[in-house]
Amino acid sequence: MTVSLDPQEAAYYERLAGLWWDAEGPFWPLHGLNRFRVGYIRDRLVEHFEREQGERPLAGLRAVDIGCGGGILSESLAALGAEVLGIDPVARNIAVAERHAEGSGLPVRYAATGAEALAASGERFDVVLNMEVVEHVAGLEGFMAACCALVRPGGAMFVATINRTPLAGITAIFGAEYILRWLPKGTHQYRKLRRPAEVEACLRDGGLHVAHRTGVAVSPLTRRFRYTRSLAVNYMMMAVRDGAPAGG
Ligand SMILES: C[S@@+](CC[C@H](N)C(=O)[O-])C[C@H]1O[C@@H](n2cnc3c(N)ncnc32)[C@H](O)[C@@H]1O
Repeated sequence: MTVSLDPQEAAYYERLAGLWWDAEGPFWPLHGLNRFRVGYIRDRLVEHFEREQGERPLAGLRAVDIGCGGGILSESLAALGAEVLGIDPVARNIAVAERHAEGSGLPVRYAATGAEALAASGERFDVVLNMEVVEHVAGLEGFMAACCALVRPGGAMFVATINRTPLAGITAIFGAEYILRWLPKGTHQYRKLRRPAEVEACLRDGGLHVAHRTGVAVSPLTRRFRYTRSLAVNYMMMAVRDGAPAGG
């Protein structure tokens, strides 16, 4: 059992799991965001591990995608050469992800488990992806401690989420769920949104330091994503654990 799995969230993802790969369905924002965030992750990793840009710049890096859902991000990182393990405590997500990877022929491994159990097993990774998950977990500190433990010395974690500000409440919840209807009502709860300082405190407690952070904005007209200096709504960060980057 994954202690940080909120039963309400589990029910939500069990219900919608069949729609992960419908690029026009309830997960379209993740599909829309994907190319953009993959560029961010690739560029930071190329710099950190001193790789050449190219078709498979992440070749050989061991990555775990925590809360991988249907595998949208896992597959993209595998296509760049990373050895990806996607994990999610919602079993239906993993069934969908496995089926999709068979069709796309990408060598992603999946497991229906949480960060806590994986960290306890002693596995460590060059790259930990923690994207759009922290706003769904029960107990941020325990979840983040497990995610941090999964980062090997010299490795990196990426976190992406929504800030807890009035502006985020108005745009990312009220606007996206009730006005634009981009997401099903109830996808996000204001009290579970996470401020950057809260995430960063967990990263520090876990022995990581933030190396890069950026805001992310989406146009309601074109649905295009772009970087912004403001972290007031959506934001992403990269944190690293000191040590020799063994995957480099
Ligand atoms: C918004 S989706 C993000 C999916 C994927 N990370 C992405 O960005 O494309 C949130 C995911 O977090 C998973 N999740 C919820 N609680 C979790 C927990 N405690 N530990 C790990 N994953 C969790 C859900 O099952 C769901 O797949």
